[in-house]
Amino acid sequence: MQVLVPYDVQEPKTRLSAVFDANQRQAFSRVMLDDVLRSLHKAGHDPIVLATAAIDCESSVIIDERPLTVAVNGEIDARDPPTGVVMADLGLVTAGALNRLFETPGDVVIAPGVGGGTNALVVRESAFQVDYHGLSFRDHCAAARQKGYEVSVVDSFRLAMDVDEPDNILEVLLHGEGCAREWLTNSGASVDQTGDEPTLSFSEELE
Ligand SMILES: Nc1nc2c(ncn2[C@@H]2O[C@H](COP(=O)(O)OP(=O)(O)OP(=O)(O)O)[C@@H](O)[C@H]2O)c(=O)[nH]1
Ligand SMILES: C[C@H](OP(=O)(O)O)C(=O)O
Repeated sequence: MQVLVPYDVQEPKTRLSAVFDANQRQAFSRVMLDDVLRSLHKAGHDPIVLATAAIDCESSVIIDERPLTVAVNGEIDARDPPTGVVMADLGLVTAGALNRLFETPGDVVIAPGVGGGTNALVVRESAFQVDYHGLSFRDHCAAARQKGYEVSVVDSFRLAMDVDEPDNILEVLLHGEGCAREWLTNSGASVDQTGDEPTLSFSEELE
């Protein structure tokens, strides 16, 4: 299956501005992309990065400066189904979780994200169009059903966690298995266990 990985090169992860500066957000975003690509390779796929600008990468890269939804729909239209779309910010992703997604039957298979987004998709009917942002999970289910397509939802903790907000970083520190976790640790992030609940903490010397 051809799998696309959308990737914003220039100004990624703006919702992490409270904890990381622009250079750190670019670096963190890149290390998460590399984790996703590594997991896709391990799952037996040869992904294409759908990037907003050129990047140095061992995987194939298509550059499309258009907004996310337009760029992804352009690629779904341009190729024979099935097409997979896996976001680059899945900090807990594993090959096993991706295999479960790809092996799930259905015209449109969706792995929802916490907060209501769509973290990964398999489109087996090329007339299906994505519409990202907002509550895209609900929107994608409704749009697919309206066309009479069979929708499958993949219930996966590892695919549901996209790293958008600082709180999500805690989950990568707790459960991550890739280089993103190591990058966070090297950047001074850690789990503070002194209170009733674990919280995210940053060591100032390392920042
Ligand atoms: N090709 C492409 N990918 C995008 C674009 N915007 C976001 N992405 C990617 O789509 C996925 C989901 O992105 P979001 O979480 O919505 O946005 P983000 O830029 O990562 O983070 P925020 O700035 O905090 O919204 C990530 O893999 C992004 O790298 C875009 O305009 N074009
Ligand atoms: C792209 C968008 O991502 P989020 O804003 O939920 O991270 C979505 O999944 O619709």
